Amino acid sequence: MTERSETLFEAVGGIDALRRLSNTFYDAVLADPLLAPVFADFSRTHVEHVAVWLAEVFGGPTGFTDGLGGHQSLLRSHLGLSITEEQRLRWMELMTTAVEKELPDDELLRRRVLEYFDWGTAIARDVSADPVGQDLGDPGPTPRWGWDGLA
Ligand code: HEM
Repeated sequence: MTERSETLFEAVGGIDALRRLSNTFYDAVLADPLLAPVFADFSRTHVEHVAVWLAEVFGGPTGFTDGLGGHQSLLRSHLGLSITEEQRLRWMELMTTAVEKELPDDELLRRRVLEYFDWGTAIARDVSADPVGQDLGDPGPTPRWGWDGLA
């Protein structure tokens, strides 16, 4: 067990840090030849929605569940995208660079955050193989990620 009392949300620097992370990451995604076509319908609200999702996952405010459709809606956003493993790995590579640029120089914190992304991108890839409109059932509440991984 890790003996750190603050949440990952607090440790990364709160919503402002997550907004910076999301911004830096999507700038890189949209400039990347392998990923840009996947994000053809991208809008800037995406950057904010991802920051709000991450805040909730990392133990901060529950804005995604309260106002953006929660876990079910997050999963539904990825239906039909047919994400390949090559695309998932590039996503991870660009996110690793963004984490190194935007998050505090704290090795354990960065490792936990990247472990969440590794876990989450595998789920996104899985769901993306199902067609748009697929009934996902009840996926349960938004997952929480802490100093010991999935809570
Ligand atoms: C932990 C991993 C991931 C998280 C937390 C995440 C988060 C999100 C969120 C919150 C949305 C909804 C955005 C909105 O409401 O505007 C979304 C949509 C989307 N995601 Fe992900 N995602 C992840 C992995 C991936 C991967 C691996 C890919 C592709 C390589 C991907 C591609 C997309 C696309 C194309 C959309 C729809 C974009 C749009 O048109 O707005 N995501 N994602």
